[in-house]
Formats: sequence, C-alpha cells, structure tokens
Amino acid sequence: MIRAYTGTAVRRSEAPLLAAGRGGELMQRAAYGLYAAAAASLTARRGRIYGSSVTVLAGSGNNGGDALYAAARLARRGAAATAVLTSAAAHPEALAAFRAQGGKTLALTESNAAAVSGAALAADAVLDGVLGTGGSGGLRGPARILAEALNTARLQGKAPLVVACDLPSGVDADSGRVAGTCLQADLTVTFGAVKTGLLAGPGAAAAGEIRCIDIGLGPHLGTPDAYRLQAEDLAGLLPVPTPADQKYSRGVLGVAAGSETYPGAALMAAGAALATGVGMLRYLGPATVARLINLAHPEAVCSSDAVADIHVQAWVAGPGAGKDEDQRRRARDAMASGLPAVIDADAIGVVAPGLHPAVILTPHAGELTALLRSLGEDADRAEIEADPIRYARLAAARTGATVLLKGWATLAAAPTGELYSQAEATPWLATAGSGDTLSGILGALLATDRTPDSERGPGHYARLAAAAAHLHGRAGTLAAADGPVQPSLLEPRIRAIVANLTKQSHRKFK
Ligand SMILES: NC(=O)C1=CN([C@@H]2O[C@H](COP(=O)(O)OP(=O)(O)OC[C@H]3O[C@@H](n4cnc5c(N)ncnc54)[C@H](O)[C@@H]3O)[C@@H](O)[C@H]2O)[C@@H](O)CC1
Ligand SMILES: [K+]
Repeated sequence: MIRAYTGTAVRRSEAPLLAAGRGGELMQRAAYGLYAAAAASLTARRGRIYGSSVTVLAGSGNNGGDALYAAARLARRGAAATAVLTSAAAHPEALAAFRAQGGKTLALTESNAAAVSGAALAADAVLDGVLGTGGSGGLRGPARILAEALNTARLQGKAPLVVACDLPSGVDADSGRVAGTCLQADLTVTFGAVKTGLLAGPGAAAAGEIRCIDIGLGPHLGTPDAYRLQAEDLAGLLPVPTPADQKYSRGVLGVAAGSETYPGAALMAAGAALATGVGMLRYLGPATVARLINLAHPEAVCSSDAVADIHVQAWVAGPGAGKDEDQRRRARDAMASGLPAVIDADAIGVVAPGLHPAVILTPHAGELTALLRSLGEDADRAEIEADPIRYARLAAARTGATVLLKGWATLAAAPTGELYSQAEATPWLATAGSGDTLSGILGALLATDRTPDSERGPGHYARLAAAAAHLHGRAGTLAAADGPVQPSLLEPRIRAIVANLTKQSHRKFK
C-alpha cells in the first residue's frame, strides 16, 4: 500500500530534523535517490550515461539544490550537464558542487527563453528542480515558457526524458492542483513520502511513474492523508469460496440496472459481477432486459420484483436506468435498505443526504457536479477536475455515503475523510460501458465481503471501492494490449486477474 502525505505534512515532519541541523544530510539522501533513478532511466534509454546531455532546471530553493547535486553526480559520470537557473538565486553549495564537476550554468530570462527551450529539447534528459513543496501557484515567467515548450514536444512524442525532483514543478503538493502550468514528467522521484498531490487531479496526470526515496522521515510522518492499494493489498478483499460454502453463503448480489432504452448497461454490470465471483446474481428489471440477461448469463436469476421482495447481501442500482421509474424506485429502496449498495449513473440523480458509508456513489465529474449542486453546493465541473480530492470528500461528507469519483486517477472518499486513489486504468477505458463494469465488480466485492465487523474501520467501504477500481483498471489495461477496450469484453480479463490475485489452486485429476 502506498501511503501519501500532503506537502504541508512532509514539511512539518522535516522541521525537527532541520532544527537538529540535519538538513544537509536529508538533501544528500534526496539528491542521491534522484541521481540513481535518473541514471537508471537514462541508461535504459540510451545505453549509458557517459556522453549524454543533461539539462537541470534549478529554482531558488532546496528543490533546485537537490536537482543540482543529482546533476553533479551525472556530470561526474561523464554527462555534459547544463544548469538553467530559473531564478536570480540558486542553492549556493549545490551550485558550487555542480560547477566543480564541470557543469555549465546559464540564467533564464524572458529574452532567451525560446533559445534555452530549444537547447533543453535537444538534451537526453531534463531534471526538473524549479519548484518543490515550497512552491505556490503554477510556473511563471520564462520558466513557464520553457515548460510549455517541453509539454508541447511531449504531445508530439519529441520530448527528452523529464525527471521531476520531488514533484512536477507547478503542482500543488497538498492537492494535485495546477494553477496555470506545470512541467509534465516521465518519472517523479519524491522524497520522504509520496505527496498527495501526486495521486490526484492534474498532479497525478503530470507525475508519470512515481518513485519514493526514503530519507528517514518515517517516525515523524504521522497519519497518512491518502492511500493507494497495490496488487498485494487486494488478496484479502477478493471473494474466495471455501469448501464449506454454498451459493447463499458466498454472497448474493442484486442488480437493478438497465431499462428498455439502455439494456446493455445491465448486461455489462451483471457480466462483470459474475466474472468477479458471486454466489448468485439476482436481476431486477423490465422483462425484455431480463430476457437478454438470461441469454447472455443463464446463471442469473431474473424477475421484476421490488427490492423488498428479495434477499441479497448487496445491491447495484442505476447503470442504464435512464428514466425508468421502476428502476429509480429500486435505487431509492436499495439506498434505504441498510445493505451495501453501489449507486451509479442515473440513480445518482435520486440521492438525498442521510446515507451510510456502505452506500457507494460512483459519479464521474459531471455527475458529481449535478449531485453537489442538488445539495446546494457551489460546484462546477472544471473546478472538480482541478481539485477532485476536495470535492470527493465534500460529497461524501454531505451525503454520508462513500464516493467513488471516476477519472484518470479514481478516488474513493469515505464520509469521515479516508481517501484512496487508484491509477491502474488506461485512457482507453474512458468509453461508454466502462462505469457499468466497474459497478458490477464493486457490487460483487460488497456482496461477498467477509471482513469481520471488528475490522471494518471507517474507511472500509472506500477501501473496497478502491479495490474495485484497481481490478477494473488492470482488466482494462490488459485488454488495451489488444487494441481499443470494449467494456463488454472485459469479463475474461477480470476473471484472470481475480484468479491471479487470489492464487487459486486447482485440483489436478489423473
Ligand atoms: N526541507 C528539507 O528537509 C528537505 C527538502 N528537500 C527539498 O526541498 C524542497 C522544498 O524546498 P524549499 O522549501 O526551499 O522550496 P522550493 O525549492 O520548493 O521553492 C521555493 C522557492 O521558490 C519560490 N517560489 C514559490 N513559488 C514560486 C513560483 N510559483 N514561481 C517561482 N518561484 C516560486 C519561493 O520564493 C522559494 O524561494 C522539497 O520539495 C525537496 O525537493 C529535500 O532536499 C529533502 C530535505
Ligand atoms: K520539481
């Protein structure tokens, strides 16, 4: 599990070490970690460090200091290193160390920004040390011109390797907000702890691969601000039947999805739930959709009953419900049932406050905007996309439900503030039907959840939602290897990942 902290919390935890005169030691650890990661990436790209060209962008603070020390080490291994000083001041000792290894320096100005950008684009690697946790607001002035040139080249596939020092310059380390421009990276080498701003919003999209260097802050860090589940965290959350199980004890999922207008959503939600593994799936909806469900998934038990008429462990309601009043009523009843429930798509429109954390709302940014407005909050979509953590937490607190906010990094927020961010998905998953499969996966995890009550902390349902996002993202990424992703074809991938994560052993017969 990745534990993330705000930039503010990391700075607070560094304070006692700085007061004890250990700032230089921390900086050397950070710089060495940055150097080693940059050296490995550079070697992977061009075979060796010797003879490569490296541009280091150095701001006035310690972030620039880290980057200059790291570049000095690359210069010592034979890289031709140039420091672009983005401010009138630079970390004096680090600059001296860089020059001592033969590094050249030049001051960035408005008038030379275009020429310097051209030179930076021609380098093999750029180390971004303009701003770190001490930065406020996006990049400004000539640093902004340089960043925009590099970002544009990236879109054209012509950018050098960009390695961000601690965080991409211009990203807010607490939230992932970018006010204006930040420099997009291939790799972010972050120090002491992963910053929350690398896991959400524009910051997550800018960070590329994230590597964390331990600089010895451990005991000072306190409670994390956010988490990211790794594959090894999922095993205990996935349904594995025991020999003592029967279909009911494994977990029954009720799916009230689809309508005459949108039958496909019900097929995809049901298929994904079955692929994740449930004891039984009970479908409630129009007879025409039920017939399609039974043709695609003969094991599903279908009816047009009301929610109160059937016995299940969890619900999925909303995908493809459209304007179907019966399905909307089932969604309201599922929310009121006291059982865990995934409330997706059209059903999010019938949400009212007073829910409990086992109700998981799964909006995208547009649906979250409408939900928050219906609750009297002043929200617009662009603002939610700029600062998704804030709004996911706000919606959870206002409704009492857990909120799974879908996006490039998908966030799961508990009403008490616990937060998970998952980024396994491929952009190919941004396609109609994707949310329906995610609902089905999450519904299956809720229906088969065996976590003892004593171990269900306040963030339990956010964790399950994050596990579903992880599974869904990985299934999509696997499928994308064969071309554009069709959510209706994800089922074999989901099944394969569940098998792999639970290390299912199959009896062999002779
Ligand atoms: N404090 C510590 O113990 C350690 C800090 N480390 C590094 O130090 C960084 C934090 O260093 P600092 O506190 O010096 O801060 P930064 O290096 O992040 O930069 C802050 C400086 O930039 C200026 N600035 C702020 N926003 C700006 C903007 N939008 N445009 C232009 N200039 C702007 C500020 O006036 C300030 O001088 C971390 O990110 C990390 O890289 C590491 O060396 C590890 C140890
Ligand atoms: K940086």
